[in-house]
Amino acid sequence: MSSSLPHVTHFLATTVDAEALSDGELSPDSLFDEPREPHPVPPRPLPPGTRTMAELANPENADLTCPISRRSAPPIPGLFFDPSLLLPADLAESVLRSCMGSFFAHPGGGVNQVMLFGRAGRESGAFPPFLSDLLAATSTLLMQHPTLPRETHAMLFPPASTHASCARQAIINLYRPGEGIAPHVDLLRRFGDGIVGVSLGDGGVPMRFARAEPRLETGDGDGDEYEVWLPSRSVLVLTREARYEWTHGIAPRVRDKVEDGDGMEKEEGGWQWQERGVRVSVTFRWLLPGADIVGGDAISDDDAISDGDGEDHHQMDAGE
Ligand SMILES: O=C(O)CCC(=O)C(=O)O
Ligand SMILES: [Fe+2]
Repeated sequence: MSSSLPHVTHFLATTVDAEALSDGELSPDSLFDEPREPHPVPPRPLPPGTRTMAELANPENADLTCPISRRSAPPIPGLFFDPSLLLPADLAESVLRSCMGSFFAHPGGGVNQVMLFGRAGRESGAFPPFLSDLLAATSTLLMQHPTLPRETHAMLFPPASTHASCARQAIINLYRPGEGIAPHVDLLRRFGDGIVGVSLGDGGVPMRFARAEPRLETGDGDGDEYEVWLPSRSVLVLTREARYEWTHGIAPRVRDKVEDGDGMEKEEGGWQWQERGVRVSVTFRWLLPGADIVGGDAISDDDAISDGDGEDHHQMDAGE
């Protein structure tokens, strides 16, 4: 099987839909009217999971609407995140270096997302050793998680003998300052329950969680959205409600407002600006049965667009 590298997936966060303006509205030669100002056209909503890029020329716009990220886990059932539980610094540093060198070595190449596939418990045959090491270290770290149930840990990291046929995907995303990913629920028909996200790189980013369908009964939107600061070396787990009923995304910004903490005196409502650095995330998720067959009828790209999955549907087989 031949391998293909993912293509460029950068999009501007705001776009003007030139096709929506008819010639008559734009042309001063129109037979019917004086020349008119073109109607303002609202930006077209981005497909879920689209990798986005801020308008770097005007970061102040993003500053005005920037929410304050919290440093603690949000109360979303099925979401497990402890910001004080961090991967060892030397391992994180070496995995980051290997990701940059193996996948993102050409700065002008435009690649910002790579996918690899392996069989549960036998990832070492398919993933490069540094990703197998990361997976093993993540499993060890999550054993110390204060609230992650034992069964959930076993579901995320089964022994080779029990889940020999399950396929695991690793998706590696590179974010330069100003880049993000549009809110999405990972593709429902392609991926199973249990998503593990590792943050690597300089600083951190805020991840925004929002109910995929806001509750009608409360109306005030309270508790429907959370902006959560993901520090480098932290690990996030999404299961059940958090995986299926909430979107996650990262706003395309060059800096973020982050709640005071991390050794600094914490005041009520206190926050600091944090400049974004280069971030690499590694997300491990289960492929549903049949979803590892590429090019058949099992999964069409239409499914991908309607469900959203945070990827651009190009893949690279790790075994080749
Ligand atoms: O970068 C991240 O942490 C999230 C990536 C993601 O949500 C995805 O690829 O589906
Ligand atoms: Fe995602």
